[in-house]
Amino acid sequence: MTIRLHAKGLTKTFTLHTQGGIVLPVFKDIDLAVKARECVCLHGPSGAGKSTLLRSLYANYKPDAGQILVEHLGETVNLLSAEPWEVVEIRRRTVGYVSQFLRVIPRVTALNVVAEPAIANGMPADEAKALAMTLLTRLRIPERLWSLAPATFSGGEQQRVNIARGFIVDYPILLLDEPTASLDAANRATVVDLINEAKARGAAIVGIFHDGEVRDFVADRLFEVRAITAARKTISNIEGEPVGLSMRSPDSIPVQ
Ligand SMILES: Nc1ncnc2c1ncn2[C@@H]1O[C@H](COP(=O)(O)OP(=O)(O)OP(=O)(O)O)[C@@H](O)[C@H]1O
Repeated sequence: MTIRLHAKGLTKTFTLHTQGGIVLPVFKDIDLAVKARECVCLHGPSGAGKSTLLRSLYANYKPDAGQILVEHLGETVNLLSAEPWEVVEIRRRTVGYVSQFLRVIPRVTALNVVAEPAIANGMPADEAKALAMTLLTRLRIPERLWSLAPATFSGGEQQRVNIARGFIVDYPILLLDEPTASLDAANRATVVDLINEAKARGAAIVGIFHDGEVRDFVADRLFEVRAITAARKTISNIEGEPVGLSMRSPDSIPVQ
């Protein structure tokens, strides 16, 4: 199966310039390959670096070393050495990211917030809006809210608008940061369906899912992100088969 996303030798350190230049190593030499139709769940204790890794995979954070190879329009591109315009293109067409919180844009209606990535990706506006309506309906956003800006929406409503926005484009690679954190059971089930539909169409997915039930429904394997002392660690995947994790040289990662 095609590898769509391959992070190689990723190392990330934060330097706290406003706090005496303290250097905070987060992860070192991470190797993670994700195939089409696969959902990998980043796993590990709070503070281990899951969000930092996910943000790095979207080029929101710049790792100190390594490569993030993505299959973009039939070519392999290293996101870390890509020009800024190329990163914008890769985000527009290839890598989608659903954060926990919606970045609210004043005066833009929920319908347009959702339709915008599809329009930017070349879909005619009418078609994009029809698809946005379908997603908003599936995610139980009442129709009376569609023409309002989401600034006043509840946390869960904002999260669902964000999910609709993240799933409106058939991105080959999807990064999901706790997409069900503020949702009720019915909407969690819808998000599980959306993730499994994305896998079925061939998406490679990396996600953080704190909800164990959601994780069991969507994740094909876990990728452990944590301070470990063994040179190489093996954990079980959801089906119970051993999965070799290739998070190498973890010795210098401090226990947090
Ligand atoms: N922008 C930042 N600047 C400095 N340090 C940061 C920054 N973001 C994260 N960190 C630090 O990096 C470490 C990893 O944080 P991260 O949010 O990635 O962990 P996490 O595994 O996602 O945790 P949680 O499960 O609690 O969300 C933490 O020690 C955190 O303090």
